[in-house]
Amino acid sequence: MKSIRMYVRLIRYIRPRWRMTGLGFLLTLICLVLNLCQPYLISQFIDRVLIGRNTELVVPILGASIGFAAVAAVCTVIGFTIFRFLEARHTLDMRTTILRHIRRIPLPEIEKHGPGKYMALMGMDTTTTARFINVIAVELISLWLQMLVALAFIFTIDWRLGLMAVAGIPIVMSIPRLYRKPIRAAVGGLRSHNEHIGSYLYESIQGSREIRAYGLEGWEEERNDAMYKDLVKVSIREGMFRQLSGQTGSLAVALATVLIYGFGSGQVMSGSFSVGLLVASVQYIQSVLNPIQGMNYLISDLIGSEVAMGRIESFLSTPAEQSDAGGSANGSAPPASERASNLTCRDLVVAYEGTTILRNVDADIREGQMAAFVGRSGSGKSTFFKAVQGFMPVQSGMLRIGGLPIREWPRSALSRSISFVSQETFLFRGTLYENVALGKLDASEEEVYRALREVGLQSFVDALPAGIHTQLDNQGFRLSGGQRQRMAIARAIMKQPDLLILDEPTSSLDRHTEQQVLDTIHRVMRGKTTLISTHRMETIRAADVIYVMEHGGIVDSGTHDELMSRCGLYIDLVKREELQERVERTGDERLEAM
Ligand SMILES: Nc1ncnc2c1ncn2[C@@H]1O[C@H](COP(=O)(O)OP(=O)(O)OP(=O)(O)O)[C@@H](O)[C@H]1O
Repeated sequence: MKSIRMYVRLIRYIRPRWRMTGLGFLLTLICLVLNLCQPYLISQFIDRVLIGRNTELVVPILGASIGFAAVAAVCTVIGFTIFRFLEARHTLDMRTTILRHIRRIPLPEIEKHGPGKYMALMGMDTTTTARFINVIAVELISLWLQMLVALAFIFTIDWRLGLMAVAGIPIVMSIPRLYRKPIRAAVGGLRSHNEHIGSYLYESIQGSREIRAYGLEGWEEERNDAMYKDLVKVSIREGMFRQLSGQTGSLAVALATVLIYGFGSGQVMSGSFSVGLLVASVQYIQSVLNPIQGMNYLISDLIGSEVAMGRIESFLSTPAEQSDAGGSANGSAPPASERASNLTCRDLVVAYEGTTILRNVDADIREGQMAAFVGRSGSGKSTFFKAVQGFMPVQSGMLRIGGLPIREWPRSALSRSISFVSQETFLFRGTLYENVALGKLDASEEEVYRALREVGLQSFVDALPAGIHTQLDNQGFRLSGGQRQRMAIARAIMKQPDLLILDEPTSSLDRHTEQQVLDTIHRVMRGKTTLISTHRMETIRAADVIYVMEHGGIVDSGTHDELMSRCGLYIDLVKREELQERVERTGDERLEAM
């Protein structure tokens, strides 16, 4: 039942191009009928030309045979091209559907699984499913059609032969059932292995620096070997059962052929059957049983497709994130008066999969304020920012942005109003210009250049031969950490957001550049709201309000002076940061003196 539903769901990919699919099938059918006319023409050639000595029939029969073969060949080429095109389109359509869903499910869900699962879904699972629709299913349908048309031919020759063919069908058809279970287990195993291997390979490449720096090449190879050892086992099992299923079917067809020859020879000797009809009958019987036998070989592909379709369906049924799942979500804009420029939390609790991460958070951040969030590592600062962006589900309490509860903000409106710079900068393949313009897709070169100037990247960009049109390879690996962070800040300010969230945005910058960047942020965000998590005391001191976090909650809030007069945890943090800054400064001074 479940797998029937899965097949029915495929219709949504076929429907938009059903005419083309129909044409493909029509051509397949024409080709099939023409090919099945060939044994009949051969039987006529044997009986009427070779035995009956009707030489005037040589040209018409052989001409028809060649003509049918030529038309069938043209139909095959056109049909094949159509199904190839559809296969590519369906793969793309499925990838788009999956990508859209990836953008709707909770962010922690993606972070939990890592890239392997999504690479397997977007890669192998979509290509397998598209191949199923346009190759395997087409093949299965044409095998069935071939079988039915061949049966019709046999019955017109001799009804007893027809009955013999019909009797053979269930025997050959029952063979795949013998192997279905082990093949399904092996195919499922292959898929999950490939998913794990995808994740490991991704890690191996991403972690290249760590692997070399720690001399982990041996460990990496052992890990690799262990992974492939299991893969080899399931791969052998899958191949073995696929062959067993196919070969058992071949044996059954060979047996049926022998029986037909036995029966047919008797008929020929008794004079009720011609030699030509016997030859044609054997070919037609094979045309009935071979397709079923072909299905036995396809069983593994069929099960593989079911596994891939099942994985896609199960992923597409993952619930969407909160802000997209309810309320006025799904693209409609909040009232025009609502801007993401102030923020209120009352008793906010954020939990994910049973773990409470933020507890009873109270905060009031007004328009134009710069609010700093400080606290030890793991105190919940990043999670709070994620909750404000709608990436963490609110379990209880209240989180309002611009007067609207977060869940009533459509994702698109939140994305438009909030800019974000994280500790790890993500740059995309493309030029410097394209990466910064992601903050404002219709930005002019001048606007991008201005943003880069504001974050202090002007001289760097000017020194590049292609300037802002310099291509960034693999996440801009040639840029320093500081340059990457400044790119991210330039991208964030391009958007001119109502709310700017900066999670350790200047951790890779030296003191001078940091000051320059923070001045830019202050200037650009004047009158707008900024949330920042940073260790730099100068920025913290300058904040309008400081929230001190510990164990996922806010223990105190106020200005620097207020907190210095009453909050032990804040005093501790300040002492530590000042000591750290003094050490850095002394180091700098020593370096300068050298
Ligand atoms: N999806 C999640 N599921 C379960 N626990 C989580 C999840 N995300 C974060 N945590 C936990 O919540 C706590 C707060 O993490 P968070 O990243 O918000 O801290 P932080 O204050 O930003 O730390 P840092 O300054 O080191 O970046 C940590 O203990 C972390 O392990």
